[in-house]
Amino acid sequence: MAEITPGNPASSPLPKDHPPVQFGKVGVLLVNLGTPDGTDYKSMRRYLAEFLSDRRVIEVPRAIWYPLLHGIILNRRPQKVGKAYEEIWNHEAGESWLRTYTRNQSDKMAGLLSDLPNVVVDWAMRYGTPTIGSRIEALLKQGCEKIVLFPLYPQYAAATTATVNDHAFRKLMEMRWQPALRTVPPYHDDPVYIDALARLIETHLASLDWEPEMVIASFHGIPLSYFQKGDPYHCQCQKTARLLRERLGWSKDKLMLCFQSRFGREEWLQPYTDKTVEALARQGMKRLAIFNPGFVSDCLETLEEIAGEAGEIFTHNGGEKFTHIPCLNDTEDGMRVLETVVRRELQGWV
Ligand SMILES: C=CC1=C(C)c2cc3[nH]c(cc4nc(cc5[nH]c(cc1n2)c(C)c5CCC(=O)O)C(CCC(=O)O)=C4C)c(C)c3C=C
Ligand SMILES: [Fe+2]
Ligand SMILES: [Fe+2]
Repeated sequence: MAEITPGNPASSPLPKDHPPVQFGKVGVLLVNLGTPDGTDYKSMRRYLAEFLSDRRVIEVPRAIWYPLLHGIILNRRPQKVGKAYEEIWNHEAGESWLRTYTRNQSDKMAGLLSDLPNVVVDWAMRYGTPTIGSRIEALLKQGCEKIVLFPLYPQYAAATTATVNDHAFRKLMEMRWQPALRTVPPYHDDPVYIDALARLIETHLASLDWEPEMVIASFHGIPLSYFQKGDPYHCQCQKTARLLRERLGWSKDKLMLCFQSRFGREEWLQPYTDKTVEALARQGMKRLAIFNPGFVSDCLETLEEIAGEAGEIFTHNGGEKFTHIPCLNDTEDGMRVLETVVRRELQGWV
C-alpha cells in the first residue's frame, strides 16, 4: 500500500496540503445475516426491529405491517426468541455461534489468502453489528479501492443476498469517492460446495453406530408468494439437493428436501420440515438425520429449531434415533468452499 501525505517531496505532483490517501488494496467483506448482541429483551427487540423492518424480508405493505410489528410482534417475540437464543448461546464467548463462526471464517480466510498481500479480509452482519457500512469504511481507510462483497448464502434469495447488496450500495451512495464493488453470485451448484456437503454427511454418518433410514436436507423457507414473484431460491435449493444426491449416489427416498422456519400466516415453500418429521415418525420411521445445506454457519435456526425442536418432534412421535449434522462452519472443508469462491471473484483484481 502506498501513502501520500502532506509534506511529500517537492517533486510530488500533489500539493503539500493534499489530504492523506491510502490506496492499492482489495477488500473481501464476508457478510452473514446477523444476530442480536445479547439475549435480553432490549437487544432482541433492537435486532428484530431492524430485521423485520427490511422490505426485502417482509413484503407486506407498510400500512398493514407496521401496526402489527410495533403493536404485537415487537412486544411479544423478543422475550420468546430471547429464551431460544439463550439455549444455544456461545456462553464462553458471550455471543451467538453465528457471530463466532463468521468471525472465525474471516480470520481463517485472511490466513488462506496470505499469498495475496494486497488483500484485506473483514466481516459484517446485515442486521446488528458489525454493520456493513462501518466495515466498508474500515476497508477504505486501509486503502481498499476495490471490494468483493460476499453475502455468504449458497442459494440466492431476495430476502438474504439482495438485501446485503442493497445495503452496501446504499452506503456507497453517501460517498464522493466510491470503491469498485463486486458482488459474489450464489454458489449452490459449485462442485467444491457439493463435495464438501457430501463429505460432511459421510463423515458424520460414519461416526454413528446406527444408520438413518432417511436424511433430510432442511433449507430455510421463504413465503410461497416470493417464489411465485420470481425468486430463484427454490430452484437453487432443488439443484443443490439433486447434485448432492448424484454425488452420494442416493435416491429421493434417502435424501429428501424440506423447508423450515416459517414466520407468519402465509403459505411458505413446502414440504415443511416440522410437519414432515412428525409424519415420518408417525408412519413408523425410527432413525432420522437432518442437515442444513443452506446455512453456512450453525445458528438459532439449526441448533434450536432442528437439533433441538425437530429432534423432539421425531422422538415424541415414535422415532428412536435422531441426529443433526452440523453446518460446514469454519471447518477445513467449509473454508475450502469459501476460499474457492473468493479466489474466483478476485480474478483480475489481484
Ligand atoms: C418473513 C420473514 C423471514 C424470511 C423471508 C426469512 C428468510 C431467510 N432467513 C434466512 C436465514 C436466517 N434466518 C434467521 C432468523 C430469522 N429469520 C426470520 C424471518 C425470516 N427469514 C426471523 C424473524 C428470524 C429471527 C428469529 C425469529 O424471530 O424467529 C437466522 C438465524 C440468525 C441467528 O442469529 O441465529 C438465519 C441464519 C435465510 C437463508 C432466508 C431465506 C432464504
Ligand atoms: Fe430467516
Ligand atoms: Fe423451481
